[in-house]
Amino acid sequence: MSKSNYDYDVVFIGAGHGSDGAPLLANQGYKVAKIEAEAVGGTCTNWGCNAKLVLDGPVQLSRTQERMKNVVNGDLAMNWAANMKYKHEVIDPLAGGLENKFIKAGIDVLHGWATLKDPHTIDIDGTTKTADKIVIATGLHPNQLDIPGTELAHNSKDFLALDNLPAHIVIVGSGYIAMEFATIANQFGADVTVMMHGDKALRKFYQPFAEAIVDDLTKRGVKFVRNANVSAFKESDGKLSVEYGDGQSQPTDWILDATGRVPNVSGYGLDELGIKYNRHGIEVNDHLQTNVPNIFAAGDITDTVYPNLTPSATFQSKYIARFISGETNEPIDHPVIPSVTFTSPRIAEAGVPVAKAIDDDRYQVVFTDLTKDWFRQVDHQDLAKQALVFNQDHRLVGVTEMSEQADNAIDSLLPAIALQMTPKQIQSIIPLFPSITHEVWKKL
Ligand SMILES: Cc1cc2nc3c(=O)[nH]c(=O)nc-3n(C[C@H](O)[C@H](O)[C@H](O)COP(=O)(O)OP(=O)(O)OC[C@H]3O[C@@H](n4cnc5c(N)ncnc54)[C@H](O)[C@@H]3O)c2cc1C
Ligand SMILES: NC(=O)c1ccc[n+]([C@@H]2O[C@H](COP(=O)([O-])OP(=O)(O)OC[C@H]3O[C@@H](n4cnc5c(N)ncnc54)[C@H](O)[C@@H]3O)[C@@H](O)[C@H]2O)c1
Repeated sequence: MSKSNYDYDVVFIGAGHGSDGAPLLANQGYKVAKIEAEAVGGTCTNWGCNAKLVLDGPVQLSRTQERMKNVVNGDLAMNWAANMKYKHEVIDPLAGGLENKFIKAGIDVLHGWATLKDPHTIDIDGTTKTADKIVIATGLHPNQLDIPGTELAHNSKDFLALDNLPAHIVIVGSGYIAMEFATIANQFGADVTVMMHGDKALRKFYQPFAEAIVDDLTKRGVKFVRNANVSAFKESDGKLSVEYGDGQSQPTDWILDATGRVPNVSGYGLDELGIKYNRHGIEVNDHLQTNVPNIFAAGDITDTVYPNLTPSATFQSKYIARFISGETNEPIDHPVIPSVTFTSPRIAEAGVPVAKAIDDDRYQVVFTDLTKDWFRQVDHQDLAKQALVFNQDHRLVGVTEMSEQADNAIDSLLPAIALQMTPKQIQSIIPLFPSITHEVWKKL
């Protein structure tokens, strides 16, 4: 039963996390569909977060063994092909599993390329469906450098499907994907060269921590070329090379272009309908409506202050569902959204960044060398630092951590930051002992 005179009350274009609001609407009796051109679950599920973490698992194990090398003896043999096979076993069924879950929840999953025909009509590979409201959740695609030979380079999706690991890999870029994949490829035995655009890696994170990761990877044999000025990719006699700098050339077996991701704004009717977008994505108001009011946008495709991460996409999509159902009329909130780079050690942060707080009288930044903490010494961590950012009432407003448990440490501190807990409230939290939560909360 529909609540409107259209085929659907709400249609989501794209079935990634930007469509996570669909079940909320279906539960309330709205007739809902998701349209997906590739795999249900989108980037994160199929060729992003989840797939990457399966490749990271053995990296964590071998790094732990390396740190305990005098205690746990023997060499660990890393088997890329076996791990990739396992990745397929774990990740490939997810899309079908999600689709079944959505169908059980009463959501129609329509496969094909969606094209907007008018504000209420969508073509799906020749079939027409109408909808009262439409949510565009079409995400991003990998940037391809505009240089000669660009077609010789691969993207993150290709890396996450490599049956065999090439002996030498050049990675262009030094952001999230470059640093995570350099860590994985290096630990599995590839010779890796990272071509940096400028002189900063992981520029969104506190630089002394990011530099410590660069130093550590350098000691492990990764070559970093700063200000590389990559000018061309070449193939000659079946051999690849990357041209860079002042006429230098780096021979290689495989090239990863990790120079960012760009919004999917072409080929589905945005221009024809006059929906406004820019190079960062679709423009939305604080109800996530586009300039065509019954058409919303959620997730990576939006031009907002939210980081292009899975939790942002889910949060935005659920907000749209609540706005459409009338549960809220308020503008979308801006909660604390944490982020982490899955290097080893990881760097994670939430709230006010250290670089912003450090020269600002309104904040106090407390640095700790975590390698002195007995709890971190349990697994022999020798690269672990933390920066807590407090406001003038001594409430925690931000944290950045570099350690093997940084992701869990930051997650555990989120309530203190998000709820602006007072010192008294913090004292009323009793974490179990010993635990990462106990270790990080005792410093507040
Ligand atoms: C390698 C990699 C690792 C990542 N790791 C993390 C991580 O560890 N943590 C994290 O929080 N984030 C991570 N991200 C980011 C995360 O994947 C995205 O933020 C998230 O997927 C955004 O969800 P979305 O629904 O907006 O877009 P997507 O997940 O990209 O979904 C968009 C969907 O729309 C479909 N589509 C596009 N156009 C059409 C059309 N016209 N018709 C029908 N379907 C269409 C696409 O096929 C796609 O499935 C990673 C990204 C990458 C690339
Ligand atoms: N752990 C995570 O949460 C995670 C992991 C992977 C990806 N992601 C998401 O995916 C997005 C894309 O990842 P990414 O690593 O491709 O992007 P990024 O923005 O993190 O890094 C892009 C890199 O490319 C470089 N670059 C930009 N233009 C260039 C040029 N013309 N020549 C050479 N280098 C250039 C930049 O200096 C930067 O180092 C991220 O922004 C993030 O939203 C998140």
